[in-house]
Order: sequence, then structure tokens, then C-alpha cells
Amino acid sequence: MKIAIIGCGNMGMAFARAFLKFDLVKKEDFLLVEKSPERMESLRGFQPGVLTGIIGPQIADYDLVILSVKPQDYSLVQESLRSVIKPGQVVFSIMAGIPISLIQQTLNHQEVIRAMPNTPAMLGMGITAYAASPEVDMNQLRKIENLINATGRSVFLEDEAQLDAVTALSGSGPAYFFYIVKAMIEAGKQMGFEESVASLLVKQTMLGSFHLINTADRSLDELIKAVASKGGTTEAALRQFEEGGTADSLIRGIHAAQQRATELSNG
Ligand SMILES: NC(=O)C1=CN([C@@H]2O[C@H](COP(=O)(O)OP(=O)(O)OC[C@H]3O[C@@H](n4cnc5c(N)ncnc54)[C@H](OP(=O)(O)O)[C@@H]3O)[C@@H](O)[C@H]2O)C=CC1
Ligand SMILES: O=C(O)[C@@H]1CCC=N1
Repeated sequence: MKIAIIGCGNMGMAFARAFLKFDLVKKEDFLLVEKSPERMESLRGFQPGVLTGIIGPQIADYDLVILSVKPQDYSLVQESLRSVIKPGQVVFSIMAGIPISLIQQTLNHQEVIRAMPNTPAMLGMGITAYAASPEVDMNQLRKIENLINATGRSVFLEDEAQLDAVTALSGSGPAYFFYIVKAMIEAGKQMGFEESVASLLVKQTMLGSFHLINTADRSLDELIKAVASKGGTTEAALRQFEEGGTADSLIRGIHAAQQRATELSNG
């Protein structure tokens, strides 16, 4: 399969590297389009078949065109892509918020898949939800699913509208996790630990706790209860979180992310 990637930043290259790792695509079968001169320079080491700063007619030679620019940059991309894209090519967008119908309309092109991955895709541990226009056939869809699975796990959504919520939950989710880890390390520093020690204590706690969630035959409430002894230290912390509205605040934040995804679709 020959793949063109437009916007070769964090996510575009996470996908490219995952495809390479599983031998799904050869290096010479990549066309990388990147605007940033610094990024272009670093992409030379990847040795793609074609590395360019502009969208040109050679795009028509590629089976799949991945759109991985920021949603705000899409209007410029569509202006040049519209005249070179050909029927039969599949457009695969990971841009937050931009609906399939808008991509179809702006590119005058019907075969479109919209997906929402997350940064653990860089390690092959991502989760990607995706939806497809009816014009994408089963054969195309199967090939795309194989590609996505090189970056981790995947969920097909019948209802594209759910992708804004996916964006808020798992797309942005890694940042929420890092935010909580950072706050815990900060608390450790305030209590007198070197950053390295605080970091080790917190990271290993998160890793072990994650495995407990995944393997222990207990609900989250039961897992919390098993840590929080009556009248003990954990209860003191949880009481403070409740009084400060920590869980509510996280939930409100996730709704705000969903709202922002919807705004991005409106330009
Ligand atoms: N980061 C994440 O966790 C996730 C991101 N996404 C989505 O993925 C997309 C990319 O995000 P991310 O990889 O983080 O962004 P990056 O900024 O890392 O990468 C985007 C790249 O596209 C370049 N670019 C902008 N305009 C053009 C153009 N016309 N032609 C070619 N290249 C262009 C940018 O250059 P310059 O910097 O000069 O503008 C930049 O290098 C976004 O739409 C985002 O919504 C989805 C899921 C998770
Ligand atoms: O913050 C963003 O807009 C993108 C989408 C999901 C993660 N990053």
C-alpha cells in the first residue's frame, strides 16, 4: 500500500512508524508532506520515497491520504488537495472535530474515514475509534483497520457523532493522566523528596494500580475501599478531593473538551 501523510507531526509520524514496524508499508511507499522547515529537516532521516512541502499531483499515486494537520490548518490543505485527489483513494482524517461530511464536501471526494487516536499510538499502545462514509467498501475498511491496529487497539463506530466524545475521553485522555501524575509528583516535592524519588514513587504507583484495575476481580469502588482504611490517611485525602470537587472538575473538563471538538467542526 502507498500512503501519503499530510502534516507529519506527533500523530502523523506515530502512524507512519507503526506501519513500518509491522512491515505494512515500505519506506519508499511513503509521501510525506510537511510545512515546517525544521520538521522537514528531521524527517529526512526517515528516508521516505518523497518528502515535500507542498501538496502536488503526485498525491494521486497513493492509495491512502492521511490528514494529520491541526483542524485549524485544514482550510489551506483542502484548497490544494481538492484538485489532485482521485476517486478510489481513501482519505483518512485524524483531525479533531472535522466531520466526514465537511471533508467530502470540501474535497469533492466520497471515500473518507475519520478516526480519533491518542499518543500511546507512538508505542503501539493507543486506542483509535473510527467511522467511515458509506462509500468506503469493506475491502478498503479491512485494510485500514489492519493499519490502525499497528498503533494499538481500535473501535469501529457506526455513529460518527460519538467521535467528539471519544476525542474528549481517550484522544485528550493521556494529557489528563499526565496532569494528575504531575500534581502527585509536585506534592512529593513539597513533602521534601528529590524530584527523581517523587517521580519513581508516583510512576510505579500508577503502573501497579493500572495493572490492579486490569487484573483484579474488583470494581473501582472496591479497589478504593481496599486502600482507604477507616479513619486512615487515604480517607483524609479523599475527603479533601470531595470537598474540592475534584471528580466533578475532571468531568466538567472532559465535557469542555467535547464542546471544543464540536466548535472545531464549525471552523
Ligand atoms: N496530539 C494528539 O494527542 C492527538 C492529535 N490528534 C489530531 O491529530 C492532528 C495532528 O496533531 P499533532 O500531530 O499533535 O500536531 P503537530 O503540530 O505535531 O503536527 C501537525 C504538523 O502539520 C504541519 N502542517 C500544518 N499545515 C500543513 C500543510 N498545509 N501541509 C503540510 N503540513 C502542514 C504542521 O506544521 P506547523 O507546525 O509549521 O504548523 C505540523 O508539523 C490534529 O488535527 C489533532 O486534532 C488526534 C488525536 C490525538
Ligand atoms: O488537543 C487536541 O485538540 C488534540 C485532539 C485530541 C488530543 N489532542
